[in-house]
Amino acid sequence: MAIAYPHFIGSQKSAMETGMISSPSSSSPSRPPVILTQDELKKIAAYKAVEYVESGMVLGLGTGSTAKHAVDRIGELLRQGKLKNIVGIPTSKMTHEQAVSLGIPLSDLDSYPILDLAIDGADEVDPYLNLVKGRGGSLLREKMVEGACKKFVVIVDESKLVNYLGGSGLAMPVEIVPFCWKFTAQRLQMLFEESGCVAKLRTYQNGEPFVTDNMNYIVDLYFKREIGDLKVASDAILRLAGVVEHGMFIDMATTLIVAGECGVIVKDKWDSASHRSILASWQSIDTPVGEFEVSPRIFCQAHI
Ligand SMILES: O=C[C@H](O)[C@H](O)[C@H](O)COP(=O)(O)O
Repeated sequence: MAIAYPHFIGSQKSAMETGMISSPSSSSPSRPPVILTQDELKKIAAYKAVEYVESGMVLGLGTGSTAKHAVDRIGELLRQGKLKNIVGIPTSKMTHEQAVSLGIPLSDLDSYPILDLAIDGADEVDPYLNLVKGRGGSLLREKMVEGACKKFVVIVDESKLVNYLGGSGLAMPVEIVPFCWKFTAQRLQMLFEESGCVAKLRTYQNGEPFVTDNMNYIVDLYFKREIGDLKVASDAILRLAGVVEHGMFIDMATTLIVAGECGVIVKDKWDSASHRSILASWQSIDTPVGEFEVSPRIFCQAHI
């Protein structure tokens, strides 16, 4: 279901306060449409997701530029007294710091092994709501926290939609132990030889290895072709000694919120009608690996 912009964010007042839409009185049919930046789209999806949050919930707090908006919004609603008794479980040190700065009460999985809801971004989303996550390096904690949630809401702008995982041509991250990382990277690459996989150690600009919150390294996998059955691929990766976790989140998301040029689309995992329409819009786009981009026009037509 597509929701047109003037109706989607918590309250119209707050949307106008953030400057993302024009006021109803100032809009007219001849007025050109508002052009939103990618960050504004992320914020829109994030605010929509926070509508699922209720007082008393234990919440998984995601990591990244999209999830950051959701955490900000939760902090704002707590400050305004519109939300109460929230407990946040952060998925990274960065989100932990952000939540502390906003006064969000925090805990961990040891104390709260079952969460009501998690909200997080993603790097890729396929038509079945399988995800690639971890381009920001937080995939392990995200997978632990989001795997313990009753409901996992994924928030993205439309640039994250792909026909199949790996389809963006960008990184599919794997967290590995630093010990003999070249050996592990080579074995990962060999696993996906048929998909034209290239495995690269993630580094900082100075060439030093990127180190995760868990003191591990990340090997990014780049595919030229589809990797086939995701569960088979997942099992094969996890069987390699040296691998800690990978960034494919298979069958974990329960709801997807996509903000695009035409509005916000909310899709539940088991909503078959919406699934068919999203699938149709995804499959109607024939673009090569690495150049995938959802056409807003096709996307909108499929959801009106
Ligand atoms: O490690 C990072 C996380 O998986 C992020 O949720 C993911 O990379 C999406 O980040 P962003 O919202 O900044 O695109």
